[in-house]
Amino acid sequence: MSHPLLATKDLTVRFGGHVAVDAISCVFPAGELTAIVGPNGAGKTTYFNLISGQITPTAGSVQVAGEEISRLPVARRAERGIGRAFQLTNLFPNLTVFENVRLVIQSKAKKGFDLFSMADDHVQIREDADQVLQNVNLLAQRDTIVSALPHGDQRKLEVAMLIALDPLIYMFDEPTAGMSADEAPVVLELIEQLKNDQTKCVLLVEHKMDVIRTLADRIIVLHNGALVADGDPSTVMSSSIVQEAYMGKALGHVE
Ligand SMILES: Nc1ncnc2c1ncn2[C@@H]1O[C@H](COP(=O)(O)OP(=O)(O)OP(=O)(O)O)[C@@H](O)[C@H]1O
Repeated sequence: MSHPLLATKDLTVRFGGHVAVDAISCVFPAGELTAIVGPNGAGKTTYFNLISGQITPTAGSVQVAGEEISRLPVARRAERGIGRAFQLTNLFPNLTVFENVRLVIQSKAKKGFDLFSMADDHVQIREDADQVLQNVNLLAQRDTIVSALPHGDQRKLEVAMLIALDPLIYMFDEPTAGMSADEAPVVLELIEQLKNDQTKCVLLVEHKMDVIRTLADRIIVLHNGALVADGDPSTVMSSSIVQEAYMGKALGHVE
C-alpha cells in the first residue's frame, strides 16, 4: 500500500483546557500545494508546529510516507523530509550569502572526514552552492555579509536555503509577510517553481487571497482548531461553512 507523503491523524493539542488543534485528520499527497486558511487563532500555526516538531501532540499522529514522526525532535523530522521556512531565523547574519548556502549543502551532504575525497567534495559543494544562488538570482550578492543584504534579499536567501536542503515537504507560514510589493513576487515565484516537482508537497499558511488564488491546488480551512473544509479553491471558498467561519469578513481578503 502506498502512503501519502504527509498525513496527520486525529492530531490534537490542548493548552490547559483549550483545544488549539482538535483531532485534525488530513493527507497531503506529493505534487500538491495546499493553502491552510482560517481566522486569527484558528490553530494554523499550532498545526504547523505539531508537524515540524516545535510542539508534541496531546494525541494523534504525524506520518511522513507512512512513518510515525510525531514524537521525534525537530532535527530528526528534518532528516525525514520536513522543511520549514522561518522568517529569517534560519540565517547566519554574520556570514556571507555563499557561506550560508554552503552550510546547508554541507550539512545535507554529511560528508565524513575522508582525506582523499575532501578536495573534490569541496569543489562540488561550492559548485552546488553557486548553482542555488544562480537559480534564485543572488549570485551577484554571493560575497555580501547577510546582515548587509536588503530585507527582500534576506527573505529570498532563506527560501533558497530551504530549497538547497531539498526537503520532501515544504512548509511556509505567510512567506511574504512584511515584504514590500516589489519583494513579494520573487519569493512567490520560487514557491511556484516548487510545484513543478511532483515528488514534493507544499503547505502554505496564508491570509492573502491573491497569493492563495495564484498558488493553491487545494485549500483546507481551520476554525476553532478543527478542520472544517477541504477541497479545490473555488469550491472551498464558496462553501457555506467558510462563509460562516469568516462571518463578518469580506471573503476577498481573508484575515
Ligand atoms: N503555547 C501556547 N499556550 C497556550 N495557548 C496557545 C499556545 N499556542 C497557541 N495557543 C492558542 O491556540 C490558539 C491557536 O493559535 P494559532 O497561533 O495556532 O492560531 P493561528 O490560526 O495561527 O492564528 P493567526 O492567524 O493569528 O496566526 C489560539 O487561541 C492561541 O492563543
